[in-house]
Amino acid sequence: MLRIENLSKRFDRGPGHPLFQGVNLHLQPGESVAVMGESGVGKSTLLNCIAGLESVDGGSIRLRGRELTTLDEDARAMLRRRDFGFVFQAFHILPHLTLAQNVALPLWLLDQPEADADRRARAMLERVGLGQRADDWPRYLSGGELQRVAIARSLVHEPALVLCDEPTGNLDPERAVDVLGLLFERIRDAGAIGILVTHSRTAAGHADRLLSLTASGLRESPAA
Ligand SMILES: Nc1ncnc2c1ncn2[C@@H]1O[C@H](COP(=O)(O)OP(=O)(O)OP(=O)(O)O)[C@@H](O)[C@H]1O
Repeated sequence: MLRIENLSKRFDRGPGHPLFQGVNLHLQPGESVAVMGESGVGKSTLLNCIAGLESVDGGSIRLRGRELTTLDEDARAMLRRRDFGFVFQAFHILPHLTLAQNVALPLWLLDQPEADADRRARAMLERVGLGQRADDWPRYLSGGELQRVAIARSLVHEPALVLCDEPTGNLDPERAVDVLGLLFERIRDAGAIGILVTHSRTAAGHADRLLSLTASGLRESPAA
């Protein structure tokens, strides 16, 4: 369970008023939301606050009952490795590692035994339809395939929360639909919580709920 209560964020420069305040969000395992909103309203900043990459100025973020806003830097880094998965617009697949090695990366960082990490990475690649390509190099893959590898990598360590920032921004519309369908299906299967930031109503339509971020909080939006 993720509970965000009355979250606020301000940057030191500028007019001094908060970028956003009064942000509340309650999500259960297996549930996903899309967050839309005007450019510059703070959608990526909100994801960064949840990930502990930005400090917050008020409010609370609790994951499985644990308060995240007061953790020190080491604890936040550990939490990101163990409990978070990330999918970004740029796929961030490492070119000098095979697909299986790319997907195994989060498990290596958690000191999982190599054989176990390899087995789980291959099983995850199977689940995104790339099981036959596990030993290929990324340079032979299309954009849509690379993002499927990134999805496998975001879920391989069974995170509680998957944060996705414009994950299909680099894909053509047809591939985007396939990739989003797969992303949300895998998030639901894994019982993870998914938060998607996007400008695309089509992308947002794949999530269970659609929210709009404003300076005074998150509002429910009608479905796409
Ligand atoms: N580290 C920072 N220091 C100061 N200002 C920042 C910092 N990071 C972001 N901002 C500002 O905060 C505002 C919100 O940025 P953010 O990227 O979160 O918006 P967004 O809603 O994701 O925008 P977009 O939809 O265009 O990607 C912007 O005006 C941005 O310039």
